[in-house]
Amino acid sequence: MRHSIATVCLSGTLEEKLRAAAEVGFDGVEVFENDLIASPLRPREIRDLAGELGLSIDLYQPFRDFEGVDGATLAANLRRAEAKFALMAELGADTVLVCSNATPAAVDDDGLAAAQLRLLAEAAERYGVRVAYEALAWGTRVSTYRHSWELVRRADHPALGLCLDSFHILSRGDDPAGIRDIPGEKLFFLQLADAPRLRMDVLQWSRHHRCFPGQGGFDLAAFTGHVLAAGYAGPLSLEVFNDVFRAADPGRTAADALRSLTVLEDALARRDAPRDGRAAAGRPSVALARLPEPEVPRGFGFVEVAAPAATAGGIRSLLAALGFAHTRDHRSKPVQLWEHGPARILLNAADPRLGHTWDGAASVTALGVDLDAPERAAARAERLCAPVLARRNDPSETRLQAVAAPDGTALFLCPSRDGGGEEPWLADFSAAAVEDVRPGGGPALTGIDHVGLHQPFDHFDEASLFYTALLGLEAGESTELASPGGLVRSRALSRAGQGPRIALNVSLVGDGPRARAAGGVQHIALACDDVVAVAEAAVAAGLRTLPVPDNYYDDLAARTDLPPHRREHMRQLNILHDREPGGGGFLHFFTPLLDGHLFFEVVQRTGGYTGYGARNTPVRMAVHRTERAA
Ligand SMILES: O=C(O)c1ccc(O)c(O)c1
Ligand SMILES: [Mg+2]
Repeated sequence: MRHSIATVCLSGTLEEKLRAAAEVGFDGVEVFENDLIASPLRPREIRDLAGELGLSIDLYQPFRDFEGVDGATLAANLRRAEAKFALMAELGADTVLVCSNATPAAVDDDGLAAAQLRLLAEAAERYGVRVAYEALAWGTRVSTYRHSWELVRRADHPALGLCLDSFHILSRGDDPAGIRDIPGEKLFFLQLADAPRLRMDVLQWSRHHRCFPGQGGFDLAAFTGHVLAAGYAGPLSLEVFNDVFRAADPGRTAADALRSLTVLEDALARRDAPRDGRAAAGRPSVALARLPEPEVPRGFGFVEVAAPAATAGGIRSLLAALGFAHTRDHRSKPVQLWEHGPARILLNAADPRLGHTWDGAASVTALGVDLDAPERAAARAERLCAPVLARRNDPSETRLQAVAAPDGTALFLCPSRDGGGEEPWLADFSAAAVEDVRPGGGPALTGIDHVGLHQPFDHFDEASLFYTALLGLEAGESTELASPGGLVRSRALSRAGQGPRIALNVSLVGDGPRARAAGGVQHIALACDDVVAVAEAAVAAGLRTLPVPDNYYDDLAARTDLPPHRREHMRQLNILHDREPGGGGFLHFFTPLLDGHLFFEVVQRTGGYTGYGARNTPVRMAVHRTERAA
């Protein structure tokens, strides 16, 4: 299908927006009137520029408050409309979006509104223009797609049809299945937007919080499926009013936007694929592009931590206390492999050849995910515009494909072990120098439970779509946590019962030092079956667990029926606790911060606990803040 984007989605001048959309491969744009009015380019010059860039102008928008008005206003509105139709001829746009009247004066008279829309369509026809009528969720009289369709049906003019906008329909909780009953030729345009599920005024929700499909809480695949089943064959067009995207780099936003449509189209192709070789009833006639199959990784093959020399020693001691052994060294890079059972950490002494960004503080710089078909994952990543990282491998080394996530973390697509052998990438590591080997051992860790990654403010939604689309994960609801330095938004990416878990965090005070203080840290959470035993052994081996205030344990006594001696033991070891209504439990402890930026956590899940101990996060943040200040 053709892919379009409204200029309102992107930051910059109209020219910058057009260039960004074309650069990533959009086919067309919706030109937002304010962008045109503020542009030094005349409509003809905009048309020529779009033409040179290979973009069609699929929609001119929005024309407001036309219908349901008194006679004098109607005359003025028709005059205004004709001026826009003439402009559209210059611009080379043949469809105008007319949104339902949102003024208090709008008259409650369907017959009148339909007759006036018919007059508008007659005028439009003389200019070769089509009118796409859109019900705004906050329209004074017309706020549902059924009502807008009723008016279009009554007006009965070939130059008048509907614009469907997923936000206006899904935000109100309307059932989109009724769209199937509208004749396809009357669906002139489709605008797609997702949004987080918020309880707030719908106009504010729409103007500030829309996001690209797959980033919010709406089922855009089901919605779009209904529209295609009705026979719509126009472009899939994004119309996303979002405070962050408006200010972010337009090239990145455009890539993020196109990725969202690629994933959506793939989802549509999959739900549409005939299971028994025969076409299903109501199948759309448009061709839908498919992506290579997604594969949920088996888990983390490794997590790589880069650390300056001053911090690397502390990380080595910490890993050793947690029972990790330094088992191997990379053959050509200053990278150590530390292992404890299936948990593997690569400790990188700041290899300057790494292709990704690194700011010099101890941090997670790469994730390795175990895949049965890494080549297919790489092909999928390429189709999703994931930036491929060039790695200067020695010819003898395993060629691992890596892509850069939006926050600069390198994501390595690692072949999993074939039939009981070891993972091929381990061949790049020699045995460690004997005198350097730490014995390891102690109570078992069972793997890497999750990785917590702090995101730059502009890239939070982009990152959640990137990781979920690439790795076949699902994004949970965003939650907000109050750290002493400001609010932190958190979103978990996982797949029930399998694969790696990633927790994305973003500071709502923006980027910079304040953000870091407000929770801009990263962490690696290690899984185990007996967190008390791990904590005891680690403390005996010299680890200092992050101290938890006594007030926390008073509260724990009040809210749980844990026996006092267990609680006291937890207090001594600084183990925290959470419980889910379904019976799942969570016990965990943290380490102090390394370099002010990175910490480790050890977690024990019981009874199918699915969370991340979020209720305890503000406590952890407060203690880290105190320690940072000390
Ligand atoms: O918020 C608005 O005014 C507005 C304008 C045009 C649209 O297509 C829309 O969905 C909303
Ligand atoms: Mg719209």
